Amino acid sequence: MSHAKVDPAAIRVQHVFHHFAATPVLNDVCLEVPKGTIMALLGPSGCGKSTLLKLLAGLLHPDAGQLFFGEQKVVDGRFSLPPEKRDLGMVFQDYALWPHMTVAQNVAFPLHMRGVRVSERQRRTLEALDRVGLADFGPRRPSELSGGQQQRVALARAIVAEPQILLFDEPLSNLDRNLRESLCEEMAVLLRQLGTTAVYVTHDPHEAEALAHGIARMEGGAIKRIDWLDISRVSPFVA
Ligand SMILES: Nc1ncnc2c1ncn2[C@@H]1O[C@H](COP(=O)(O)OP(=O)(O)OP(=O)(O)O)[C@@H](O)[C@H]1O
Repeated sequence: MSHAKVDPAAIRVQHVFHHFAATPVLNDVCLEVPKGTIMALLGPSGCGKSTLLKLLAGLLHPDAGQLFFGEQKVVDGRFSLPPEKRDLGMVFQDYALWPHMTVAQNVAFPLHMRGVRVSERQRRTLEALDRVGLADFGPRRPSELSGGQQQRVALARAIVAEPQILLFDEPLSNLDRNLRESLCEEMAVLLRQLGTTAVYVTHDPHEAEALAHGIARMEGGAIKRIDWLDISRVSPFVA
C-alpha cells in the first residue's frame, strides 16, 4: 500500500482574531489555501477582507491565532516572521509605484532587495515586463502611463522575484469597467501560468468567479463559506 505524502496547504490561517480599539474585526478566522490555487476573499465593505490580507502580509499582527506558509510558522503568539522574509508579492488598489523611479527600476526593486546581480536583474525585469505586455515601457516614469498600464507594472513587480505567495487587494477597482474585465482575464491566465498561490481581495463576485479557484465568503469578520469552482480550473502545478 502506498502512503502518498500530502503537502500542507500553502497558507494556513488558524483561529485568528483581531480588533481595532474596542471593535472586533476578525473573529475566529480559519482558512486553508492549497498550493497553486487562487483564493478570493469576497464580502461587503468593512467585513475584514483587507485586514486579513494585511495579517498575511505581516503589516498587522493578530490578537490571537496562528499562521503558517507551508510548514513554516509565520505567526504564533508574539512570534511574527518579518514581511520581507515571507516571500510575498503584493498588488494594491492604488498601484503604489515609486514616482521617482522608472518602470524598470520599480519592477527590479524586489530583485535589488534580494541582492540579485545586475545582469540577472535586467533579464528578469524584462521578462516580467514582457509577461504583462509592457516590454518596451522600462525607461518611462509611472506618471507617463495609464492606470491600467500602471497596474500591469505593479503586477510585474509582484511576480518578478517569483514569490511563493501573491496577495492582491482590490487591484482592479480603480479602473473602468472594460479595462477591469480585460485585465481580470489576463491576470487569470497569467496566474495560472505561474501556478503561484494567491489570495485576492474583492467585493465584486464576477471578478472572484473569473479569477479564483475558491471563493471564501466573508461577513462580519468571519468566513461563512468556501465555494470551490470547477476543479478543472485548478492549476496543474498543484502538488
Ligand atoms: N487602522 C484601523 N483602525 C481602526 N479601524 C480600522 C482600521 N482598519 C480597518 N478598520 C475597520 O475594520 C473593519 C474592517 O476593515 P477592512 O478594511 O478589513 O474591511 P474590508 O472588508 O477590506 O472593506 P473594503 O471592501 O471597504 O475595503 C472596518 O469596520 C474598518 O472600519
